[in-house]
Amino acid sequence: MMAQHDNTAPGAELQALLAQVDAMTEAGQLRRLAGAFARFVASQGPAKPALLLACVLLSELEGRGHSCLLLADLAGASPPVRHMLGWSEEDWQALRAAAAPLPKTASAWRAQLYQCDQVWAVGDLGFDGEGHPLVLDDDRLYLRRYWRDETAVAQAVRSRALQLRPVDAKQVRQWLDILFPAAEDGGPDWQKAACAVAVRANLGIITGGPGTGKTYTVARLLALLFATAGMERVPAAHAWRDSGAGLPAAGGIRIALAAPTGKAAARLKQSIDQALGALSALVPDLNLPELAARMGAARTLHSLLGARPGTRRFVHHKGNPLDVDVLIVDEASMVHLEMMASLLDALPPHARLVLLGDKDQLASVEAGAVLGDLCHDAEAGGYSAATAGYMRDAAGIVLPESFIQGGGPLAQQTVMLRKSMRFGGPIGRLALAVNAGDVARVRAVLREDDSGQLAWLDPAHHAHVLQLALEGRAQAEGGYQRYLREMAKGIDEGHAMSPDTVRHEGWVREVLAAFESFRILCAVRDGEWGVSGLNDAIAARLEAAGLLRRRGEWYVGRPVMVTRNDYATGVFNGDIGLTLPDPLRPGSLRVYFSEGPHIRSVLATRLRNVETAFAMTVHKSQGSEFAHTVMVLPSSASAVLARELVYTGITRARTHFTLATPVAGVLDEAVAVRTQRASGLRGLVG
Ligand SMILES: Nc1ncnc2c1ncn2[C@@H]1O[C@H](COP(=O)(O)OP(=O)(O)OP(=O)(O)O)[C@@H](O)[C@H]1O
Repeated sequence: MMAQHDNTAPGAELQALLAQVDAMTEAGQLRRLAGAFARFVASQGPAKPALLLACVLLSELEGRGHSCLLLADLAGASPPVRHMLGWSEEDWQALRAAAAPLPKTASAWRAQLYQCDQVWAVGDLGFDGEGHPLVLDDDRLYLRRYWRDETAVAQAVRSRALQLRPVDAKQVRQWLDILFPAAEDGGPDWQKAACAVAVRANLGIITGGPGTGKTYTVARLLALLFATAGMERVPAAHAWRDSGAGLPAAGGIRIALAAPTGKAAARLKQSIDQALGALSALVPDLNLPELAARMGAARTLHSLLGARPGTRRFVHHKGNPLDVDVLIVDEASMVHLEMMASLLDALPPHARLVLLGDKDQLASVEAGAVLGDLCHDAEAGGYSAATAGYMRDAAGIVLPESFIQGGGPLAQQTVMLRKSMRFGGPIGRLALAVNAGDVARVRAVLREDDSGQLAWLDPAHHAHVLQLALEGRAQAEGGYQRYLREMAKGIDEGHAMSPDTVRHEGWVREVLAAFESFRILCAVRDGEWGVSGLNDAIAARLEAAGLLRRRGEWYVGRPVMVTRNDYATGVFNGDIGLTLPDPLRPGSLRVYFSEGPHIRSVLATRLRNVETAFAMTVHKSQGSEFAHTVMVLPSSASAVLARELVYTGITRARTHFTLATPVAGVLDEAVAVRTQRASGLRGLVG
């Protein structure tokens, strides 16, 4: 245990730095947490200004999604960390002067941090969870909690990837040949390969852009597991039961489906049910509808793990693991580090985990870029000769040499799907150009499209965006007037107040579907081109057109987004609903949420943490798709504006995409910049 420092007030040499930190906090450049954390660390032992500066930077980076501070990012007079935080040279120099003298190189930083009582260096004895708020792991400095989570995730995924199950490759091949008729283009059938590798270990990662068939593939994986269940040696407690019909019963495999949001979970269940339904004609003996029925609903990760309101703990953990044999997690790019650590902790060792997601999408809002880190070899393949041999035996796939480069254990269990079934057209080409960071191609695809699927408002004026919000555009008519007209029609025709629940629900479903067909997405929250500026302006425009009548906070037709989990009402951060009359209480309003085939509603006045959602951030749109998606970029560069954000916005569009740029140069800058999140996960998983 480290000696307790008796000074509660920071010493004189720290005062100048803390005063500068406070000034930057007042100016809105730092979170209050950063200064508070630095003071806490100073209260825990003798502290040098360099240590406190590292604390401030680490805390600030955590707020922007980084799980650690790379010491190399501290080196130099104007180090990379300044750019990562978007600070001016002037602010940085002021901080630097207040903390002087600072180490000049990464190794000098390491040597200085290593001397601090508050820092525990990996490899040293005497780690004290409470006593060491900071951890130094090689050339990375962590907040203790993130180091634990990152290490736990790395260890769990590595051991799951490394523990290969006994697989009868011949039998797997027979089933895969039935489930995947020969690929037409002659290249490797990556979907088939993904099933083959996922079946041989307790971890499978399937990544790919929208429409590349991730759910199509996982439905086939479930069918394969179902078909081959009897051939493995399984621990007695988890032995498969025989259906008596000569086939293993679904009852023997406990399958759970989950996703980070309710909407994504509902979509996953719907797509898997559809895919299994379509497959059953191909393999009638497998009784896939029974398998689908036994899977039950897909759940949010919070609900699967059993969130405990007001704490970070879950009901399920290593001591009380989930009762599952197979867990499928969709939209895994949205899963943050802490959640992934909790999920892996709660998963029994024998269970298979299959992660589905698009590695190129925006990472989670919270710290970590877990899927991106786990998939760092996915593009190149990185398969070993043994994996290539296994793919040949179990899937009949002969991998081109270029994919066989002997990557780490995780690469062996990761497959990237490369062909989009839905996005072959201009929207797909635009997404690919953005992903490649090819600004000229992005511009050309936008300018040269004559299909009407793409449109580029450049330069966009506010009036353009408001007009789009009202009625869409040529070849993509609709806008928000579509759902508002549907809503008004139902009110006039009496569906809205009908005591007949089937009639009422049918109408609600149509209004929600019309609302879901169009959305305005913003890159930023604040300002004229952000969510806050546009929401109000759009509502005013719709009101001026006679489509809305705003009466106070709640009004008929108000779309809202939930901003905090609320266990009492059962709504979760990111859920989107529409405000409509309550048929049972004239004069009252309810908010209706669509969850796949189901509709849920909550009395409007019971919802506390909501905001109007005519415009929402691209971040919050993850896991959703809209027939026509409009993406509005701000008029100047912003720290959040990067390639992943533009890509995520574009890939929310199912049939039509409109880009609005008040200043075209901002698009170029965004496409050129990649979001880099500091983390040690890549290195740790190998
Ligand atoms: N190999 C295939 N042959 C025929 N159709 C396919 C194939 N793969 C996928 N599809 C079809 O393409 C569509 C998209 O597939 P799917 O929904 O599985 O993609 P996804 O990657 O899960 O998409 P998203 O990221 O949007 O959830 C579906 O209609 C699916 O049936």
